[in-house]
Amino acid sequence: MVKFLGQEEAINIDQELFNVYKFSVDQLMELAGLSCAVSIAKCYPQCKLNNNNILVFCGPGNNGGDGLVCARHLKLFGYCPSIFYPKRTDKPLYQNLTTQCAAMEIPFLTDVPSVDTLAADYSLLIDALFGFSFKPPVRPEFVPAVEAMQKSGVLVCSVDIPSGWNVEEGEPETGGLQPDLLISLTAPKKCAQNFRGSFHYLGGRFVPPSLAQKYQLDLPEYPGTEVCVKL
Ligand SMILES: NC(=O)C1=CN([C@@H]2O[C@H](COP(=O)(O)OP(=O)(O)OC[C@H]3O[C@@H](n4cnc5c(N)ncnc54)[C@H](O)[C@@H]3O)[C@@H](O)[C@H]2O)[C@@H](O)CC1
Ligand SMILES: [K+]
Repeated sequence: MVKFLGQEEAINIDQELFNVYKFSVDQLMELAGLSCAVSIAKCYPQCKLNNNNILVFCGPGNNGGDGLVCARHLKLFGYCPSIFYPKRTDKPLYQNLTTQCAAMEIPFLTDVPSVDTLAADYSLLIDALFGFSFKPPVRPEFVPAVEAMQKSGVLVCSVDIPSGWNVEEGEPETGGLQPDLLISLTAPKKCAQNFRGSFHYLGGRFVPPSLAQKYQLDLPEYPGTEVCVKL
């Protein structure tokens, strides 16, 4: 049985990957974002969607960075992603990811579309707003984005954590996002035990065995050369 991580443990593993194993954020983000795009393509092949349009909601931290990488790979896979990225981080990594997406002719939206527009124009919404560093409640500036995803009725795919959920306890008492697909990265977080959607995937196939052993992650075996595995 795979281990479900608490918030502090997830942060410690993250820090150890960077500080002890000397990975760069770019490296892990590329693999994380790729595993998200592959999981999405496995769950929602283009032939099964009404249209190819996907809106990727990107937050200010690394979860948002995963979203930018994911959008780029979705485009390469033949989908038509657009990106809503309201609070941009002024660091070269994020600037580069943004430039790459723009150069791939992925549109950046300046406003959250209305619930009706989302429902009419998009087949999937990718929730890359907040990951394991999120502290509830959602700050007011992001409430419209979370509510739009929630109220549109469009299928939502959450990257690592359903945004707005407490990393350990799960959805807020007042109700939260109910993604259809959850892609846990590195290892699932405790809140994933409350996930009730259709598909739960694990991605981020970059954990060195010695680190997995130290934290007793009990990760499932990834089949062959796959970058993600269904839980
Ligand atoms: N080692 C790992 O496990 C890896 C993690 N990655 C990703 O990195 C994520 C963690 O990234 P970060 O630590 O940068 O943090 P997050 O992306 O989880 O969120 C931090 C950002 O959200 C903001 N925020 C926090 N609480 C908020 C609230 N209540 N309302 C509005 N904004 C809020 C913070 O100000 C900060 O800008 C993971 O969930 C995963 O998606 C991957 O990129 C690569 C590898
Ligand atoms: K998320």
